[in-house]
Amino acid sequence: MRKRFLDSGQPGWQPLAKFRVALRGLSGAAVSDFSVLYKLLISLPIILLSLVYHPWLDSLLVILVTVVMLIAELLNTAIEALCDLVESRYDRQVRHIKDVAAAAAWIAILVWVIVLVVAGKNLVHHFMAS
Ligand SMILES: Nc1ncnc2c1ncn2[C@@H]1O[C@H](COP(=O)(O)OP(=O)(O)OP(=O)(O)O)[C@@H](O)[C@H]1O
Repeated sequence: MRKRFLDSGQPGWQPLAKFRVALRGLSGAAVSDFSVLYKLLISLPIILLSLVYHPWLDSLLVILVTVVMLIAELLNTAIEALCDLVESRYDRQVRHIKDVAAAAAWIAILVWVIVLVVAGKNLVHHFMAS
């Protein structure tokens, strides 16, 4: 989209182009960053089983924490890459920036783990009872 004040970008609204860019970012991060891929692979079966066997609100919670974890991981990866691009040598400020981004990602991961463990436990109870 054209940025009027910066006098840059392309004119017009191109939602398809935006979607392609986002998909490229997502697939790039998922393929190159194994820590993102394996978390998605763990989430997927639990989301599907929750949708079938749990009330929809419980399933929605599992989806929500997975999405929050994914967003935090992607932003952390982007910030790390930007830092490395600007300064590849040791730098105290880069260290602080990366640590803050990593902390945000770890908070999201911690909540994701807690919710997935509870959802997984509920599924095991459900199958044992039936
Ligand atoms: N250029 C740098 N200057 C100072 N400290 C750095 C620098 N690069 C990395 N660090 C320190 O190392 C930590 C890990 O950074 P790194 O970029 O290696 O992330 P990573 O281990 O690849 O993380 P992830 O597994 O999330 O991708 C940072 O949180 C920071 O404390």
